[in-house]
Amino acid sequence: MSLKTAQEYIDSLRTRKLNLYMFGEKVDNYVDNPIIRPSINAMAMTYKLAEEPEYEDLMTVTSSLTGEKINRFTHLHQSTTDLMNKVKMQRLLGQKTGCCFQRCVGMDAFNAVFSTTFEIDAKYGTNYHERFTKYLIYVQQNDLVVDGCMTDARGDRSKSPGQQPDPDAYLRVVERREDGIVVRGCKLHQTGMVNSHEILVMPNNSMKNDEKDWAVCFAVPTETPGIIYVYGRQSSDTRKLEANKIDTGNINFGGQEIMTIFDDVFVPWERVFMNGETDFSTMLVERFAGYHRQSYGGCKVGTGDTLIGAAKAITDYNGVYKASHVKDKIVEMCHLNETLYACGIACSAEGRKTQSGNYMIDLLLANICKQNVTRFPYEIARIAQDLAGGLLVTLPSAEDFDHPEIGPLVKKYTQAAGDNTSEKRQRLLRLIENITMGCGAVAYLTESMHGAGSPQAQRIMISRLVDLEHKKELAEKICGIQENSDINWK
Ligand SMILES: Cc1cc2nc3c(=O)[nH]c(=O)nc-3n(C[C@H](O)[C@H](O)[C@H](O)COP(=O)(O)OP(=O)(O)OC[C@H]3O[C@@H](n4cnc5c(N)ncnc54)[C@H](O)[C@@H]3O)c2cc1C
Repeated sequence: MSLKTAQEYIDSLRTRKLNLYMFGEKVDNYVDNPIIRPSINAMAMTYKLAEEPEYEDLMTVTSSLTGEKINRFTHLHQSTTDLMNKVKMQRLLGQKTGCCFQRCVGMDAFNAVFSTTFEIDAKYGTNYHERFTKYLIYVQQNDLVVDGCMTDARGDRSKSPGQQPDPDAYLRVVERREDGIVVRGCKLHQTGMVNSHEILVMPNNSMKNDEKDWAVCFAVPTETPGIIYVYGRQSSDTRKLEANKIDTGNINFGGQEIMTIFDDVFVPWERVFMNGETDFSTMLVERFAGYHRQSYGGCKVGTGDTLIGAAKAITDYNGVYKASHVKDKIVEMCHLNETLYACGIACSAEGRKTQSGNYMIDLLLANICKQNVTRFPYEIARIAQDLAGGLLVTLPSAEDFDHPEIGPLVKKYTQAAGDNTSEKRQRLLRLIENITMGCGAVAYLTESMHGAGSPQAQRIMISRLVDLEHKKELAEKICGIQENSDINWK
């Protein structure tokens, strides 16, 4: 068994029988569906780049479990260099696709589940870690995509899982059998779910002692009976159905989020990695969220690179790039984007070994990274819209550009600086539209806000992790409230 090619990955999806719905209808051949295909193309890029010698060091790595060459997306990070390479890989993929390429959640879940199961076993004498390690070897050897599945429906946010009027608001165990468990619930917003071979489910919250049924972690193939997938709509998604693809902005690539309903799904014991250990659900959630908050310092930066490039290009075609305020705005976009990257690299460089042996990012810095991600892409998008001009939202359709009678006139009046700028402007404006308010904005903006936890979730972590008493002591020593024992000279 070896690394899959991009073609082998796409072919591996064709044989899968999924209970998938979109626009109120069952979808059978989802691989060739024009709404879905761009998201499969984006995922395929994680395989394609691993085939290329130029990116071998970034995209592939030696497995710590088998010694074989594997895709980095299935890797357990073995050093701070691995953590930094993860961020660099994500930036590269954001640059190549201009959208969410969907494979990060699984990678972040592997690393969180690996270290958490080790610590559960150390406390309770369970064998979750061995089960999970076997599972991960299977994933690595078959170069699979695994959906990292955390966010529950959650009903009333002010109530914990056990207090919800509908106990299924959080996914839970409804039956424990000799051969396994049966689970029920719904995981919302699942990125790349139907492009995945497997699902790795984790609890969404801290759990109280009596909430054992909700403290569950397991893996199942996406084809497992009882799972229903409902495709999430994205803004302007039906443009993908049009013959002329220019109005999609991102011609080949896109993201995907799926409502995933577990309607009494059986999970065999060898695929169960947590079963009622409520005191470890916080650890698992925080570790997964920490890795995922690091991820955004890579993937969003890569998409940011494409948006900055589009902004630069449109100012060239509009003939305004030489204006000092235009250059300065592009510098500001770069400053914000590189700050996010710096945060992603910093939380990686400050990473530490876990008890299980894999490496964990610095949690405080990862939360700072994600907190900035909830803001800076919005500012970068605002500047891109400033520089693009009003045609961004008033441009006629691609069909009007192609029309035998009005087409030449539409082209004449959308020329800017120099000849042949009409179609270039059309394409760039559509790309900026895609990333700042169309399909791409789902990942570049709203996912930057809520993915891996809404802004307040990071602020709670920051307040927990920052040592304010230490900072107070520093100040009190400097101004003489406390004796400064550092000074031992006369
Ligand atoms: C594009 C996208 C992709 C995603 N991909 C995945 C994925 O692949 N896997 C996955 O598991 N999840 C995924 N998510 C889910 C993401 O982690 C959640 O959206 C996030 O955790 C926020 O949860 P929520 O959407 O339920 O918002 P809410 O929790 O409802 O938050 C909305 C607002 O309410 C506030 N709030 C929430 N609870 C409380 C409370 N108790 N008291 C006071 N205020 C509160 C929040 O601070 C926020 O301001 C994705 C989300 C998006 C948008």
